[in-house]
Amino acid sequence: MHLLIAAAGSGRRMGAAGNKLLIAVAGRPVLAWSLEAALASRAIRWIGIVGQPVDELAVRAIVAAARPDRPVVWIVGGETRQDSVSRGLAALPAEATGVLIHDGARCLVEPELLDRCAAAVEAGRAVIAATPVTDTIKQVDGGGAILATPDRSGLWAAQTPQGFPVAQLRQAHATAAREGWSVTDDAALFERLDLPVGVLEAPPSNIKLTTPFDLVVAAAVLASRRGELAGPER
Ligand SMILES: Nc1ccn([C@@H]2O[C@H](COP(=O)(O)OP(=O)(O)OP(=O)(O)O)[C@@H](O)[C@H]2O)c(=O)n1
Ligand SMILES: C[C@](O)(CO)[C@H](O)COP(=O)(O)O
Repeated sequence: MHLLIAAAGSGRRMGAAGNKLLIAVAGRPVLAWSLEAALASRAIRWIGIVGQPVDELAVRAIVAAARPDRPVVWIVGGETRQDSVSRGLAALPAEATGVLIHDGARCLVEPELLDRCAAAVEAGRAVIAATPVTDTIKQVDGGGAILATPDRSGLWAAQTPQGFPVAQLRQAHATAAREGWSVTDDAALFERLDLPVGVLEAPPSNIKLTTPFDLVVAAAVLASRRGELAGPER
């Protein structure tokens, strides 16, 4: 299975001076944790990291420190996540038939989740990691007034990895570019084209590091995985 790590963002909501994936959490850059998980996945045999030119040296240093035992390729990203994925798809080797797209910002991803998504794609499916919503969700207008409370039982929060047959995802991106569609994840392109996409239940720990609070959560999760944090008191 081929994996594209989307790492070309700017981290505006993080409020950092540069790319949030280069911020250290539990002693290592966010991207290093994502790459470590990818390299621990048995199913992944080729990795493309899509980044901005300004970050190339830093990303290459992270890759070198990970001492990868399979190809890890640098790809220049675009203005939006959608553009970056599109460029990543164009850079896949000719033999790639299935691809997982993963946000570098989801650095708590577990290798088992990558393996599970890869197995689904190898079986011919398009799937995304997702987790059932646990809050009551409100639809609110521009003035802050509540319009509706959608039935929570059918709501899932989309995550990555998201996995697809390469040819179909390339076609979906080409259609999006032609039609001017703008989406925040790849599954949304399949949805617009009426192509089936399924969810694979993922642990809620698979968060996207978006705001400074998420750095605190990630540090705690990584510390707990290393046995450095006591569990909840009973
Ligand atoms: N032009 C872009 C924008 C985003 N991403 C990647 O897509 C993932 C999810 O995006 P997001 O959390 O929105 O990252 P940023 O764009 O960095 O954050 P913000 O929207 O707050 O600026 C991240 O791993 C990010 O690096 C990307 O590859 N190319
Ligand atoms: C793909 C994604 O991670 C699914 O939750 C998300 O849509 C991408 O992040 P963004 O911040 O919405 O661009």
